Amino acid sequence: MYKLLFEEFFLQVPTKHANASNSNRYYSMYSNDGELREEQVSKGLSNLGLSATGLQHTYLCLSVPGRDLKNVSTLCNYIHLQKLELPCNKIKDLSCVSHMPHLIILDASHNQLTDFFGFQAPKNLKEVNFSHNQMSVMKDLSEYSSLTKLILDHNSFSAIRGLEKCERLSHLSLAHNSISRIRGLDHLPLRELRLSGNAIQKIENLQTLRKLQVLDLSCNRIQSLSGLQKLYLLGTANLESNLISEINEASHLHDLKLLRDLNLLKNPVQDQDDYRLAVIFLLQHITLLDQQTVTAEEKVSSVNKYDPPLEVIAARDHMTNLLYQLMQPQVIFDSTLPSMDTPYPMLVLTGPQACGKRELAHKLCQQFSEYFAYGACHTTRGPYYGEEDGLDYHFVTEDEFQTMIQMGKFVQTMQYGGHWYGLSRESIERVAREGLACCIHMELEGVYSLKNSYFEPRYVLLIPTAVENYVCCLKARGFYSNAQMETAVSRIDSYAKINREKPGFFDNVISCDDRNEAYVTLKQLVKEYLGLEEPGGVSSSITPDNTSSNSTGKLLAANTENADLTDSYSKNYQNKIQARMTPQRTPAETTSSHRREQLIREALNGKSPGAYAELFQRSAPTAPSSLASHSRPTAGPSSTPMRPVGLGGPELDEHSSSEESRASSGLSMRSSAGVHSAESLARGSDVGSGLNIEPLDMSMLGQERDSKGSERISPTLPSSPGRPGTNTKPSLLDAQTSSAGNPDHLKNEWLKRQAGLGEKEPNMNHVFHPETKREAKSK
Ligand SMILES: Nc1ncnc2c1ncn2[C@@H]1O[C@H](COP(=O)(O)OP(=O)(O)OP(=O)(O)O)[C@@H](O)[C@H]1O
Repeated sequence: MYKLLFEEFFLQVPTKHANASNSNRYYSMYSNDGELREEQVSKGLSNLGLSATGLQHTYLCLSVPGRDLKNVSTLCNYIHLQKLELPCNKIKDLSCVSHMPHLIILDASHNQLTDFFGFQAPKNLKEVNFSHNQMSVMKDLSEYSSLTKLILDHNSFSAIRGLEKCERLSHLSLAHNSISRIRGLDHLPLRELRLSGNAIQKIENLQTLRKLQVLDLSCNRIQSLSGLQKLYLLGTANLESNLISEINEASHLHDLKLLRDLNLLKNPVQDQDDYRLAVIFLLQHITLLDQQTVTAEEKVSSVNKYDPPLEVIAARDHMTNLLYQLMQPQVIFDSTLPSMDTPYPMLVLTGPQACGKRELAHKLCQQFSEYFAYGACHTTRGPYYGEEDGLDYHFVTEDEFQTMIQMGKFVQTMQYGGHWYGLSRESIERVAREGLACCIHMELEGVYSLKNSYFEPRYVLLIPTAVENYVCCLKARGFYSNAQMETAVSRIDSYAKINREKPGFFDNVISCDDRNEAYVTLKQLVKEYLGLEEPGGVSSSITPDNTSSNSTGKLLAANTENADLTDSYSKNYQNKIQARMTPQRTPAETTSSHRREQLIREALNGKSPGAYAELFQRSAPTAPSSLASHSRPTAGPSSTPMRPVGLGGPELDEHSSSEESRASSGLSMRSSAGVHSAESLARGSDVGSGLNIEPLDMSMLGQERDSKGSERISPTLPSSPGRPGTNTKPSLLDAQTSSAGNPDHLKNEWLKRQAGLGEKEPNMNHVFHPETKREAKSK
């Protein structure tokens, strides 16, 4: 209806450009002197039905746009007017409005008014548009308490004033004036404020505008976004064409959770590298940046770039170290290579900084020096008082550390507190060569990274449960800054969260509130690992969620019940348990498994293993170690020694298999173990050729998640004679030379040894068993 009436009105009041016949027809209504005549008014009047705020209003309206009117004093007689539209005329005096006590809406834009509200206030005046006039001074509008919308663009105002009592003003536009400071707006209920095209240098005095939703400050001289922090309802901020040069300025908007649309176009900050990703990272909730939709990909990229999840950090770290390792001529670290039956035994103490893990690691290595030795990491931080080079850490310079990275020396690295830390392969190997298990400590990122490698350590989490105690410990050390302490405290939650959300991620959790108690618990745990004590004694350790037993000892005991322990050669033990515990295989899993079996059979039959050459020479899991047991091939073929590469025969289905392997590893890389194998082959190395082909597929990953708990139940296999941590390098050779293709031989061999130790049954805890070591040494 409004539209119809409006159109009807405009038909009656032709514009300057209307055709001649129309002009002639209506010309008599307008005077040459710009005076509005009675008959014109009566023609221009209308009743407009407007739907405002859901209610039906009927305004008595007069609209006379673009008529070059100068004198509108006739309107003094129209006291009932509610809406008056006189845009695009030449009006200088609007005093007639004083006679319109019912006026609600006034549009006098594009005129020649100099006097700001030069009339007596209509009591209910709500909306006023004085844009494009010649006003320069705002005056007190106390009497206009009903005003909700005021548009004063394109005038010559240099200061905002007189609005204090406009308690209902929700829209204010003062664009393109000469305003240099934002003030006079305190506590106004503004929802929309437009101040573009002024001379504003600083965002100030806006903090009380708690209802502000739209802010336009474009085309000013603003250098900082400070001042917007508390506008919690802000949804749109236009700061185009200003002088903002720092990306960090966006952090002032960080708490504005409703901000969706930010425009920083034509600011110097746009020239900064990665400007867009950085801003998107800082303001994860925005959906429109610089008038372009923020995509989900951009959001993910920004997080991966600026605050990558631990998995991403670890994957990158692993890839880096692996890549550099691949690029270097390799040394064969034969003592720590994954053996046929068990991985090299390692114990990792993890937990937030200064939770006591280093101290406990040292203590443990001292007390159990027959079994463990401390694996010193490298670091670029300087030694604290009392620390010894080579004992606590290998202290190196930044350059040396970087060189080591590039030499492919590290299994994993991480940056913590501005320093680099790294576990070198040589550190582990040094311990392994002694026939000892390696005990190390590291932060969470290190654990993630290590899980990507072929090492399969035991992870014991030491976690502070009484934060105050922990803070006291940090303070007592006396070498941490407040920021460092805050970081350390904040990381407790990360550990706790992972323990909660990823059952089995840590093998054990021990409260470290009391160091002595923690050590007693740890000691107990280790004794159980070593088989020196009956399992079940560890009562004070916090059992990781979702494990039904309350100590690793129990877990291990549980394993032995199910194991077919006479089969010493059987690294398939885990698979068997796994098979029993896994409800049903998906078709994809079955196909994948068949394919792997087929590959192995083909290789056994003398067909060329092609791209899998290295893998066939030595086990090479390409996925996080926690997945390993799932992905081990099934019993028969996998445990049979393979023929070396290059025996001829038909090619394998490399394509499908390598695709599968890549997809499943998620890293598109081979394990470093493969490198050793290739190298050893090239040199005609006599190192054993244990089989452990472990391509994975995605379905396996899914299964891993589902059955993690059960998988962790049997993390340790009976120790093979070839396990390096028990000085078994010679045995590894035995395995290849004397017992290749003869599993029974190995089985018997192993049983003999077990019997020699006085054990009726093979001990699952054999990984750290003293007798194995002694026996191995005596060999
Ligand atoms: N290679 C590594 N990878 C990951 N984290 C590591 C590594 N080496 C050391 N860390 C960890 O880095 C953190 C800082 O080590 P640093 O030795 O400077 O701290 P600290 O105050 O002595 O802590 P703590 O007493 O827990 O060892 C520690 O939590 C430590 O365990």
